[in-house]
This record gives sequence, C-alpha cells and structure tokens, in this order.
Amino acid sequence: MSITFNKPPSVAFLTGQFTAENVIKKVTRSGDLSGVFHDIAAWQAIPSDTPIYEVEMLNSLQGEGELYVGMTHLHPGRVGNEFHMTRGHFHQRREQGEVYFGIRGSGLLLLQNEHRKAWLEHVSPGSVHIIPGDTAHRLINTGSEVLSALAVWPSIAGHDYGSLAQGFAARVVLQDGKIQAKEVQNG
Ligand SMILES: O=P(O)(O)OC[C@H]1O[C@](O)(CO)[C@@H](O)[C@@H]1O
Repeated sequence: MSITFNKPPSVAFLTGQFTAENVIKKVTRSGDLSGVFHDIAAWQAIPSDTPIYEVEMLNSLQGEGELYVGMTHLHPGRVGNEFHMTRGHFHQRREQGEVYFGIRGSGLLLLQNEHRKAWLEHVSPGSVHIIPGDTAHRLINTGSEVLSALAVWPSIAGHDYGSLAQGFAARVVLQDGKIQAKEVQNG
C-alpha cells in the first residue's frame, strides 16, 4: 500500500480567501434581505442588486458525520441606523452546533435560543465562537472593512429560516455615535 501526500485547501488569514478546487460561492444581495432591516425606506433606497455578503464554501462531502466549511464575507455598511448583517437562521436539525472563527474586520455575532433569549459576542481576527445546538445565529458588521468569518458546521444541519419569522429579540444600531443593542419584538 502506498501512502499519499495530499494537498489540502488553504485559507489566507489576512483576507479569508480560500485556495481550493471547486469553491462554491453564493452572493446575498440587498434585495434578498426583505424583512431583515427595520428601516424599510432605507432598505428600499439601496439598489436591490447590491451585494451584502458572500459565502464561499469548500466542496465537502454531505451526509451524517460530514462537515461543511464556509467563509462569510460581510461588506461594511448601514441600512438606516442598522449595520449590514446576514439573514440569520436556526439549524433545521436543532441539536447541531457550529463554530465560527473571526478572520478579518470587526463585528458581532448575535445568538438566540429557542426561548428568545439573545446575546452577543464580539467578532475579531482570531475570535472563536462556539454556537451550541438550538441557537440561531446572525453576523453583524459593525466595522468599516469587510468582516470575514470562517464557519464549520455539520452538513446535515440544514437551515431553518421560518422559525425566525418573528425575527430576533435584539437589534444592533448606531445611536448617539455608539454601537448599541436594543431589545425588540421583531428584530
Ligand atoms: O444563511 P444566512 O443566514 O444567510 O447566513 C449565511 C451563514 O450561514 C453559514 O453558511 C452557515 O451557518 C455561514 O457560513 C454564514 O455566515
């Protein structure tokens, strides 16, 4: 039997760019984020094809026990007094967790459990975020450069957006020149 030396994918820690075969890319544009931002007039004023975030995924195996690896690049910017953010989701398979690693930029990870208890973690280069099962998650870019975060999650986890139809229990806003978190009914 001969033992092979395989070249693994790599990530540039300064930019979050993958070097790998078959990187899969999904762009989420302003028009895809209906219902996410509080200030609807400010959201409608942005051209609907404006890219808000890109997720690049390595081409990994699917099925029980397999892992997905993805890099989210969230552009800086605001809609009204809110910062650019991902839509956010629970996992369809609720018990499945996820790990995020901050790569570049600065922002917040909004987490929320099934009882609508929400909390925030600062995301910065090198930060490690263990997202337990049963926990919805959303990235928010509060900085002035692209926020890139590496995520690893079970390929069986799936996405559940419907359970967040009421939104998150918190919104992060720029108020009086400060980044503030507000408790809300429909965030
Ligand atoms: O599904 P959403 O909420 O648009 O966000 C995309 C996020 O989901 C993931 O693909 C996996 O949780 C992350 O890499 C990324 O931040």
